[in-house]
Amino acid sequence: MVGGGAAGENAADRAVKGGLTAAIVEKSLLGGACSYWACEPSKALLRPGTALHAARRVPGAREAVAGSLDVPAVLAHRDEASSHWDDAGQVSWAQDAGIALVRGTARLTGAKRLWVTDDDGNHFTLTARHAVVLATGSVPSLPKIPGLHTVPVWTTADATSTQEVPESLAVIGGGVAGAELAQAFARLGSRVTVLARGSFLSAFPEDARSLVADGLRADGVEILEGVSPELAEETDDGAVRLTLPGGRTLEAARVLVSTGRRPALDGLGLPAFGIEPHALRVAETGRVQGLSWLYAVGDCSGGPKLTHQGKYQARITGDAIVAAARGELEAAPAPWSRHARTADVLAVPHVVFTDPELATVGLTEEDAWEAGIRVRAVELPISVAGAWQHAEDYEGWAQFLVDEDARTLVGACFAGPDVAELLHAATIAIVGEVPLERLWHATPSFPTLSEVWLRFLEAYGL
Ligand SMILES: Cc1cc2nc3c(=O)[nH]c(=O)nc-3n(C[C@H](O)[C@H](O)[C@H](O)COP(=O)(O)OP(=O)(O)OC[C@H]3O[C@@H](n4cnc5c(N)ncnc54)[C@H](O)[C@@H]3O)c2cc1C
Ligand SMILES: NC(=O)c1ccc[n+]([C@@H]2O[C@H](COP(=O)([O-])OP(=O)(O)OC[C@H]3O[C@@H](n4cnc5c(N)ncnc54)[C@H](O)[C@@H]3O)[C@@H](O)[C@H]2O)c1
Repeated sequence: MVGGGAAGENAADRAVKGGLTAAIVEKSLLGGACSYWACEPSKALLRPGTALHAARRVPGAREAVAGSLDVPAVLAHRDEASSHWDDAGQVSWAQDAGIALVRGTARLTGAKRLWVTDDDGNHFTLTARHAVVLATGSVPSLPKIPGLHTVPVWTTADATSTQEVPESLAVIGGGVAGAELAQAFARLGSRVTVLARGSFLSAFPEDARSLVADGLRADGVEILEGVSPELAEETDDGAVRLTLPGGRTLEAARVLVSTGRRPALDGLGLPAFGIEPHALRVAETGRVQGLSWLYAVGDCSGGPKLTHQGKYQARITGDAIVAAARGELEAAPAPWSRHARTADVLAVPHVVFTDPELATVGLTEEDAWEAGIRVRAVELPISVAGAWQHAEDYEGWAQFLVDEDARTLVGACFAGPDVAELLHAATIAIVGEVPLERLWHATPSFPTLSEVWLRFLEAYGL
C-alpha cells in the first residue's frame, strides 16, 4: 500500500485476512487525514456545541444549563480525539493485524516495484508479489485568487488542529468542510463569514441546505452566496483583507480555504506507465485501467471523498487482490458482487455534521432522471411525535426518491437535528432494493424520528 490512511489500512487488512502478506509505506502518521486532521478532530470541535444546543431545546434540561462552551475543554477534547497526533495506537493495531509498516515516501519505478525514501534520506526498493495499491489520499485545491498565496491562510488541517480560536474567520468555500468548520468556530467564539462561490452547500436539495444555513445564521455566521474574493492582502496588523466583487472588503484574523480537494497522485511516477495523474480511471474492483497489478482506493481513486466509502472500496479491493492471487477473480464482477464497488455509484451515504445535520444517500433526483429512472420525489417535514419529544420547535425535512417502475427507494435526504442516525435505514433500503410494499411492514418505534418513514409511505399512497 502506498499510504496508510483509513483506505490503505483497510486494504492491507483484507489482504492479510485473505492469506497474503502486506506492507504499508506511510510518509506521515499512520491513520491518515481522518484520524488527525479531518473527520475526528472536526467532529470533536462540533459535538460539544451540538450537545449544548440540544440541551437548551428541552424544557427542564434547559434550566440546568448555564454558561457557554468551555473553549479550552473543547480543544482538549479535540486533542484527545486526534490521539494527540501520535500514531502509536495505529502502529500497534497494524502489528497485531500482521501488516508491515515502512516509514517513508514511495513512488513507482517499475511493475509492482516501489522506490522508497525514508525519513533519514535512505533509499531502497520494495517489490510486491501480487499488487501495488495507491491509497495516497487527497490534497487541498487552492483557488487562483490574486494575492492568496502571499497571505497566511488556514487549510482545513490547520483549522482542525489549531490551538487558537481566532477573533474573526473568513471561510472561502461553502461546501461541507466550510459549513462544518464555520459553525464549529462560530460556536467557539469567532465572528465567521462564509464566502460561497455558488449556493451554500450547493450539492444538496434547497430545503435541506436552507435549514442548515438558518442554523449557522442563528449562531451568527454570515453567509454570502455567489461570492468569491477577487484579491487577498495582508494588513499591517497581520490580518487578511479580502476584496469582494463590487468593492466590499472583508477583514479577518484568519482565512480558511476550504474549496475542495483533488487526488494526491503527483510525484508517484504514474506518467511512466501511461497514466496522467488527473486522468486515473479505476474499474469496479479498484484496478487501475490498463495495468493488471495497480489498484487505487480512497480519496486518490477519484470517487467520493469520504472515510467510510474509502474503507468500503478498500475491503472490495483487498478481497479482489486475494481472489486474483488465487486465480479466482472474474473478469467483470457482477454489480453488488463481492468484488464490485457498486455502492460507490448507487448508495453513498454522506452526513454533514452541522447543527442541524444534513444526511443523504443514493441518487439525487437529477442523477436518477439522467440514469433513465422514472423517479418520484416525496418531500415532507419531519413532523412526528418523535420530533416533538426530541426538541422544542423541532424543524426537519425529508425527501425520499422512489423508482416508480421498481417501486424501490433510490435516494433519500434528511435535514434536522440528529438525522444522521436515520440514514442507515435508507442505505439498507436502497442497497437491499426493498420493495415499498415490504417497507410498509417495517414499523418505526413510537415516538422516534423514524416515524417519518411511515409518513413517507402514507404520503406515497400506501
Ligand atoms: C475537514 C474535513 C473533515 C472531514 N470529515 C469527514 C467525516 O466526518 N466523515 C467522512 O467520512 N469523511 C470526512 N472527510 C473526508 C475524509 O477525511 C477522507 O475521505 C479520508 O481521510 C480519506 O482517506 P484516505 O485513506 O483515502 O486518505 P488519507 O487519510 O489522506 O491517507 C493517505 C495517506 O497517504 C500518505 N501518502 C501520500 N502519498 C504518499 C507517498 N508517496 N508515500 C507514502 N505515503 C504517502 C499520506 O501521508 C496519508 O497518510 C473529511 C475531510 C476533511 C478535509
Ligand atoms: N462530514 C463529511 O463527511 C465531510 C466533512 C468535510 C469534508 N468532507 C470531504 O472533504 C472534501 C473536501 O471538502 P470541501 O468542503 O473542501 O469540498 P467541497 O467540494 O464540498 O466544497 C468546496 C466548495 O468550495 C467552492 N469554491 C471553490 N472555489 C471557490 C472560490 N474561489 N471562492 C468561493 N468558493 C469556492 C465550491 O463551489 C464548493 O462549493 C469533500 O469532498 C468532502 O467529501 C467530508
